[in-house]
Amino acid sequence: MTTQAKMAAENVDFFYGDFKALKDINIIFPENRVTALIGPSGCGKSTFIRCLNRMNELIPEARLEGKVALDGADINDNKVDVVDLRRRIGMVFQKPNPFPKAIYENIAYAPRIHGVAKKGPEMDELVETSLRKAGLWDEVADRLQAPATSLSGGQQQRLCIARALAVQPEVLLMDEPASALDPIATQKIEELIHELKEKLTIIIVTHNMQQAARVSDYTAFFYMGELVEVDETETMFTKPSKKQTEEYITGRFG
Ligand SMILES: Nc1ncnc2c1ncn2[C@@H]1O[C@H](COP(=O)(O)OP(=O)(O)OP(=O)(O)O)[C@@H](O)[C@H]1O
Repeated sequence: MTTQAKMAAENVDFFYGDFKALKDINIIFPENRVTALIGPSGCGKSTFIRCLNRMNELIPEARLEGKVALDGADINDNKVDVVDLRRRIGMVFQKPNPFPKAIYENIAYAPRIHGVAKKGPEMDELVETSLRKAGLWDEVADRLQAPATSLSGGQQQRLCIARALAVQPEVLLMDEPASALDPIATQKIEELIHELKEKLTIIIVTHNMQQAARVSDYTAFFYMGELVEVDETETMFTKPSKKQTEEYITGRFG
């Protein structure tokens, strides 16, 4: 296993109009590792994770300064094809958002558009593999044509993960992926994160400190738009170097 930097942010500032939501963020995301982004509500976690696949550029008057790199290359460069970028950097959101279509079609749609697999047996196999990787195959194998909305919330979230995996991303961004789920469904997502990091680099926003401690190798603590501290998760939770981090993880504020 390598610990090369898969992604990095260098001197990143982010503005919503005049409001500076991120201030000089510098961080690297090692390959095949899970990095958790934690911090109190409004500190900029979601804003930051959305900078990592250019999701923020759809917001009028929003502006990024600095560099966000994937394998060393600036993702905001004019030459970068944003559709291809989002294939390489998948994203899963807080609320499961399957397409209002059949389970099979949820997985097959993007690979078809990106030309990853042809219709027929090749696509069938990709759908099955993606669902297996997301730990959902056994629960849906006999109802692939049922609407995705007929699944439970936890199943829908694993379907969204399968959908992201179907186009073979290199990085998976997860913005509070389990916050709408019950403890059992949450545990399944956490187990999945452990398995997926063998092949992927994962960056996860979570409000849940125990979850950050369980799933991540590295933890980054944000506060009021600044990255206060980033370190190995074990160090962050046992002997953080900044007082603010300690106060937050021990529940004294936030
Ligand atoms: N579209 C937007 N336009 C203007 N300001 C925004 C927008 N989105 C977020 N903000 C502001 O940017 C700051 C950071 O918000 P962000 O959603 O990134 O925080 P967060 O840490 O993810 O919070 P939470 O944990 O509550 O989701 C907040 O002050 C928020 O009000």
